[in-house]
Amino acid sequence: MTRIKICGITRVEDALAAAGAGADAIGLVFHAGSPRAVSIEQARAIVQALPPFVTTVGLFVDAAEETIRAVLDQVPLDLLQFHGDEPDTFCQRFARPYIKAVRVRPGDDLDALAANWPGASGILLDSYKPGVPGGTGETFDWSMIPAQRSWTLVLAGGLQSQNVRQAIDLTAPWAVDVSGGVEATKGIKDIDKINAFVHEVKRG
Ligand SMILES: O=C(O)c1ccccc1NCC(=O)[C@H](O)[C@H](O)COP(=O)(O)O
Repeated sequence: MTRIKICGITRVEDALAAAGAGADAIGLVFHAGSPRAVSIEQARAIVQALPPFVTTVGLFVDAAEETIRAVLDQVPLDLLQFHGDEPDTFCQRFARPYIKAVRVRPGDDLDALAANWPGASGILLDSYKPGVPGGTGETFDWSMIPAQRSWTLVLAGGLQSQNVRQAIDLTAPWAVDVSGGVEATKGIKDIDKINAFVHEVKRG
């Protein structure tokens, strides 16, 4: 069964809707430049409201080590997700499993790129858009993804209920990650879109 992460959650009610629909994980963006950024107080309220067995993931973009530690001191996050140029050695400093986001460009050798983060529990493939570290809402060429791989694929980038089944059938990811495809407006989720997305993933 393909796991589901709903990313860019900013409100308790959206986190509860994601959990209620059957999502395995939610993502909280700790990057001030994002329209989906959360404060530590918002993040704490969201994490505390969740029922058990929903994984909480904190997203960072080239944040300082002290910044990440300050978040971890106050918000009980299960995993970290790095969207900048963080090397494996940095990502491994936080006593948490981590996911490395890799933004895919035409011609990339994805096996070679994934090998740069041997400590990652998953490699999240996302679309490349200059100046945008994540949450682009755009797809990339899924046929670039090798069918045989030694790393764990988390597929992201422009997924929505209308294309997620095709994406899964083509790439067989461990998990799919969605943000814009289940939103009403940036940072505000749409419960019907969340339910439709989860339904499409689980019907396989
Ligand atoms: O969502 C953001 O604004 C964001 C900002 C900085 C780093 C990462 C960010 N989002 C990551 C995600 O929401 C997902 O992991 C992924 O990019 C999929 O987004 P989408 O294409 O909107 O489904």
